[in-house]
Amino acid sequence: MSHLLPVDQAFLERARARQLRLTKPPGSLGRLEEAGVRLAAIQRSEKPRLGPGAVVVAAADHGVTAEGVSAYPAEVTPQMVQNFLAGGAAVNQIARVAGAEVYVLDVGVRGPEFPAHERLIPARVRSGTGNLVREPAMRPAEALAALQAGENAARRAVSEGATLLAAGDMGIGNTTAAAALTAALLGLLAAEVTGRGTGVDDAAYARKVQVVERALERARGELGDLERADPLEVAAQLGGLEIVAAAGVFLAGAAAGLPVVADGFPVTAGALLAARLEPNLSGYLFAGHRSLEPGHTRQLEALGLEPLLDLNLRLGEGTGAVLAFPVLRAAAAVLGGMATFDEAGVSEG
Ligand SMILES: Cc1cc2ncn([C@H]3O[C@H](COP(=O)(O)O)[C@@H](O)[C@H]3O)c2cc1C
Ligand SMILES: O=C(O)c1cccnc1
Repeated sequence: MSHLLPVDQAFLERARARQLRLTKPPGSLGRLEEAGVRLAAIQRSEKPRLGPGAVVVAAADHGVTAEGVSAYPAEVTPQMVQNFLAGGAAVNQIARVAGAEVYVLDVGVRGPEFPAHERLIPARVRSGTGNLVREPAMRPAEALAALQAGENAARRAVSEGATLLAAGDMGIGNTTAAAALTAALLGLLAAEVTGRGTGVDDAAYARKVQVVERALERARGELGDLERADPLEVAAQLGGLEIVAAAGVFLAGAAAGLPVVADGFPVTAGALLAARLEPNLSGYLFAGHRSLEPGHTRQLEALGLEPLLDLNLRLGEGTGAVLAFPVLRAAAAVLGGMATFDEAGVSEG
């Protein structure tokens, strides 16, 4: 883990001053303006520019699926990995129109290894997590390895030309792990952060809340106060591998000086973990969208982020993050490319 420098405060202020001189009423471009200012601070330039993007879709399986907490069977995880590689998933189509490369990081899918593929990054730490109700999801050393797998994937995306970076997730059962980790890191109750994920019915939802409660109780037995415990140890207790890998994507992307974009509930659990490990991440991190998962709003509040989009998505894969790439490019283009009142000879109010 590298130490992350804070974004440049002086550029933040210079960019704010420039926003005020551009040919528009001050504030009239709303959150695009603040996004542009933050991009300026990240890039240390009053005229930020964004080119190609990338999303690292981290995939892994979850032992907790044995508790009946998802509306879909666990075999969907490897099937969707194949679908990502074949270009048939939602994130592939959205990434294509949003100017983003899709990398698939296998950090812990169960089953046979996937055949080699240009965009597949094979880095299995273990074959799915343990069932978090009964046992730790993984060992702390495995959590560290998952974090490093995410960091390495981000470095590859940057070396291949990414100028902004998102993380995505694929892992049946991962909204249960995300709920447990979010409740643990933020000191919230299971019922406050547990949603319906892929669309579980009332009986499965009730079971899911109980599973999260029991997992939190078990983890507390191991680590004591979960809000104060080592965040990576909390993540090892509650998982999942792809959530921890997403944290690594954010940390390495920010360390490389890129804006990094969070997606929905599982990926933003990774962002929370990353921000706990490295508080300076906050300057580099954007929220692509607001997911319908109720716990996502709690995560965004804790991170102090307003989402760029709010489209009633509840899919994951990085879809909501990648959708926000054009918005961020527009924010950069406005600040970098608009004329000032002086330059354009437009009268000020
Ligand atoms: C076909 C399909 C494609 C998906 N793409 C993302 N997810 C999303 O749903 C899963 C989490 O929900 P739960 O906790 O309820 O299992 C994750 O794999 C997540 O990425 C999908 C789910 C399905 C079924
Ligand atoms: O918020 C998300 O990204 C999400 C919601 C449901 C299932 N998977 C992901």
